[in-house]
Amino acid sequence: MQPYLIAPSILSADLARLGEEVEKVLAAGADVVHFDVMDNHYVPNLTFGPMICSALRNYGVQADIDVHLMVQPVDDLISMFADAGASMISFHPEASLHVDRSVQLIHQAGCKAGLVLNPATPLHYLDHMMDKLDYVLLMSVNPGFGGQAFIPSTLDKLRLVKERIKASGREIRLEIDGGVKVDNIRAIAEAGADMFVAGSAIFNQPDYASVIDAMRQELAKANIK
Ligand SMILES: O=C(CO)[C@@H](O)[C@H](O)COP(=O)(O)O
Repeated sequence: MQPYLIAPSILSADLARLGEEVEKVLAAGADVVHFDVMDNHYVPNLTFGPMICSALRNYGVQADIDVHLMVQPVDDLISMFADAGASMISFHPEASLHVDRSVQLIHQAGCKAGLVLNPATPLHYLDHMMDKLDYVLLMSVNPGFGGQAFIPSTLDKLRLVKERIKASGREIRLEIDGGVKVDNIRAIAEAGADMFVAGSAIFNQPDYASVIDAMRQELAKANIK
């Protein structure tokens, strides 16, 4: 498993030039494309559907596309995003009536499956699921918008989830999303995260490569136990 993955959130990209933006951020050293799906129901905002995902594939994007479903209900969109080229699909367990079934649907569609926990969502949603998940995504802001500040208590939550991952004996990625910047990414990695979603920190700067390089330099200094 590659030690650290950087996943720019296209929510903060120039959406009038989405294909070029994704191409540019991948050329700048990003590993994965983070694709935020908002339905104006589960979260108070509205973003991209499967057609945009397949448009990126048709444009030539070959990197993994990490689809974060902020939607309710969940299941109908799983096969649509898998068909559109998603590589990873995550959802919020409290938004699904049958969490295990939703995870099964993601796997049957050939994608990696993740559960997403909001800042106040308890960890018990991971009970009985650690043997099935490919990743856990912790939100370090309340979902719905880019550009919010990292909620510091997420660091403790990361440590607790990392313990659960170690106890599972499986390779499960621990992804973090919200307010990730050059100046906090090292502490976030030291708390246990190994996949970092960053929207405004990357797309609000003119030189994406210099931000991603600076993040990697910080990650190289992380003291991991
Ligand atoms: O899912 C979300 C917000 O709901 C995130 O992916 C944001 O897009 C991250 O943006 P920044 O906090 O990095 O600007």
